[in-house]
Amino acid sequence: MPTILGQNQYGKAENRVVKITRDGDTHHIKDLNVSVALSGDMEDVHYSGSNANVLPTDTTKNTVYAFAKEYGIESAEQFGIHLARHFVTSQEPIKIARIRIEEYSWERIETSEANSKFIGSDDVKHSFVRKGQETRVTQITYDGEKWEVVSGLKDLVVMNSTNSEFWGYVKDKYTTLQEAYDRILATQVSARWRFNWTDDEQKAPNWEKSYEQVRKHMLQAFAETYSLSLQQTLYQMGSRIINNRSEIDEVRFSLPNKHHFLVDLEPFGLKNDNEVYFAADRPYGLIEATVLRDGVEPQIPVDMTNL
Ligand SMILES: O=c1[nH]c(=O)c2[nH]c(=O)[nH]c2[nH]1
Repeated sequence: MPTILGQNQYGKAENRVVKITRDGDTHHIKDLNVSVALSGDMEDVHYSGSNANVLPTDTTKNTVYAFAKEYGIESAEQFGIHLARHFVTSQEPIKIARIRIEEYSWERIETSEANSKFIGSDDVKHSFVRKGQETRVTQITYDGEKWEVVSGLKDLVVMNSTNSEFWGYVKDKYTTLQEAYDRILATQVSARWRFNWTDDEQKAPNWEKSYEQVRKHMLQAFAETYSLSLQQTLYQMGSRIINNRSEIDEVRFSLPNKHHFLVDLEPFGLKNDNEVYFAADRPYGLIEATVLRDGVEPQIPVDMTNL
């Protein structure tokens, strides 16, 4: 045969599942976008068209919805673990399951004073506004023995309006950039972090708490670093996470430098005293790097943060 089958996987992508948990009249929302990718003994379906080993993608979709009811959604990670385990342990031909989940968060709408007196609370118990900030993401991979959990976030936009400089760089005949001693530093964080947990389910991390803490350390490092480059800030953000969260061994960032250029107001006889900027959307510098616990092998793929 002149050709052979290489890496392959299949499943249902982007299953949108919303789970409402009703705690009396106080409701809780989990809003996920779940993608299932299965691989294993799938030569026959590709070579001959025999579907004998193929669990339909339609079934994988149904499983996502049924599991939302049967197990609930404690966290995106826990939900992904249930699904991955199910596919690998219930279907002999399936050797590896990879579950990717995006999570959209919702917060309660604050009620008006009059209504608050009426219902005896500051929050409407069943009304939510979608948080316009980041999207939380996770990827769970299971091969029947070991787990790999890589979680993260995307589209978290942050800005420092001072404490950022950029100077002392290489200058060749094409360099026009002026050195900056007080600039705006802004980026849209895409980050992925890998948990060192791989087997004992009793010892799995507290996924919800871990996420909140990682996010907090990352934001604090961004705010508290006096920056000489976005590269330096990135490294600080990563090492703050590794140093504070023992459950995480590796963090990878993709940070677009959202340039803010001072506008020349001289034509109008005005002085721009670091006040008026043009926020450019493209092109942007793109700063990407992995920060690792010393002695650990990197495993997060280079392009994963662009997913
Ligand atoms: O933080 C920065 N890093 C760079 O590598 C770079 N290059 C550039 O033009 N501006 C910046 N800013």
